[in-house]
Amino acid sequence: MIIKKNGPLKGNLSVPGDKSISHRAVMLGALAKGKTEIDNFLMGEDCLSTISCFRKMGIHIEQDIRNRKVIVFGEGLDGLKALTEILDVGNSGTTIRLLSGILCGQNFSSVITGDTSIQKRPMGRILTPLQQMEADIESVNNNNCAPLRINGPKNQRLKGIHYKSPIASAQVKSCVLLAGLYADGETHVTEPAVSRNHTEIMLSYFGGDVKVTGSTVCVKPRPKLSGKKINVPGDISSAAFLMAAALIVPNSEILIENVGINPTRDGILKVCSMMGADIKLLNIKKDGGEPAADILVRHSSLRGTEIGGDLIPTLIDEIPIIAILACFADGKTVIKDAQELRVKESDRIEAMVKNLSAMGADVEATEDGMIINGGKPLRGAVIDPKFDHRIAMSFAVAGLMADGETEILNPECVNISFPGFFEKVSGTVNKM
Ligand SMILES: O=C(O)C1=C[C@@H](OP(=O)(O)O)[C@@H](O)[C@H](O)C1
Ligand SMILES: C=C(OP(=O)(O)O)C(=O)O
Repeated sequence: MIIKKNGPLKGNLSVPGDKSISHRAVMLGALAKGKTEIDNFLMGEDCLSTISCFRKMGIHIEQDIRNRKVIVFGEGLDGLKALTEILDVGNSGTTIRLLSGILCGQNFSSVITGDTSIQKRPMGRILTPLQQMEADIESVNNNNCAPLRINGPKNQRLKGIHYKSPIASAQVKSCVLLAGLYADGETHVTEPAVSRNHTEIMLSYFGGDVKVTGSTVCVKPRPKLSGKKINVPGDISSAAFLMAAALIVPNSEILIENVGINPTRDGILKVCSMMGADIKLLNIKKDGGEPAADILVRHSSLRGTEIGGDLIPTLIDEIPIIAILACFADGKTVIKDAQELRVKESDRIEAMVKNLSAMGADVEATEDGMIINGGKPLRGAVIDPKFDHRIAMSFAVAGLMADGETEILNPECVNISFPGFFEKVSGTVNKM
């Protein structure tokens, strides 16, 4: 994919449904009794992997790709059918970690794995709490990575525990909470900082008993979940790329409609405001416990900032695009406490620093982040996103303001979370 200097971005647009919420709607829809109708479902490859895994466990799921609608015919907590094949999550960390929690409570055995990136990502972080719950789960190659082999619980029920997670990870938290549905008593998870809370919100909405106190979540086992209607808001993590494009390309003004602004996900809005961005939230509403708004973004002169601490989990997937913003800001931007980036679909610190350096940016990697001195003009380069959707989209945005041509290798990886990304950008750029 070749990107040329272009712009401004103009007009009203929407982005695909939230990936985290789409995954959870299928999972909880399957464990609930009755029909769950999901509107604005993200038809990205990761969420399609979740659908395919549940179909393999006998759940009937109807999909209307054109209208972004999914209907899950839930069979209740004990309604999943024994598997005859291996579960393949593709590239999706959320699918493997959350589904493993569910599988540990089933009375059948399973093997779950994914693509080469998934087989390198750390699974020890879920094996530890699940084994404390007396789940029978192991890494097949004994390397704390997928494939994972799971048998039914060693005793009839899993053991409810209080897990103090060493990392703020919604995937770890959600994995333990979902296993907790099959436990013999309450399950508590405490995290060092609050990570995205979509599982807690949706589980309550389906009829689960969930209590949140500070950074601790408690679930009661064996809830009676019933099918619901879910309207998935636009994904703020996808909107972030268009927001950034509008902020850096002169004379841009766009309105991104119906984007999720859950406070555990809105760190990108805070950072944009710290950088001096002209962004307004309009038409704020709430549906199924999840807040959403239209986001009005105008081109702005940006200044560098410092990002770390409890803010990081609220913008973890937006750090690659924040690094691009930092290149167009005056002064220094420091990103720290983001060592989690090293174990995503790619090592995102390395991928950003390597490719930004190729474009002529002043950027330096640190163990847990990066330091960027903004204001140096970027030039086009060949970008290897390492099959990582967020890296590919970040550099497509940078390419709109770089001199010469920017070539993105393996651009199809954007289909993981944002099918139609390139068409959306070129449609918005050409609405001048
Ligand atoms: O729970 C989720 O839906 C997600 C949690 C985050 O991962 P971690 O839990 O590993 O931080 C995030 O990076 C991922 O894109 C989606
Ligand atoms: C890290 C991501 O997803 P996952 O962990 O589900 O693969 C992401 O979408 O940026």
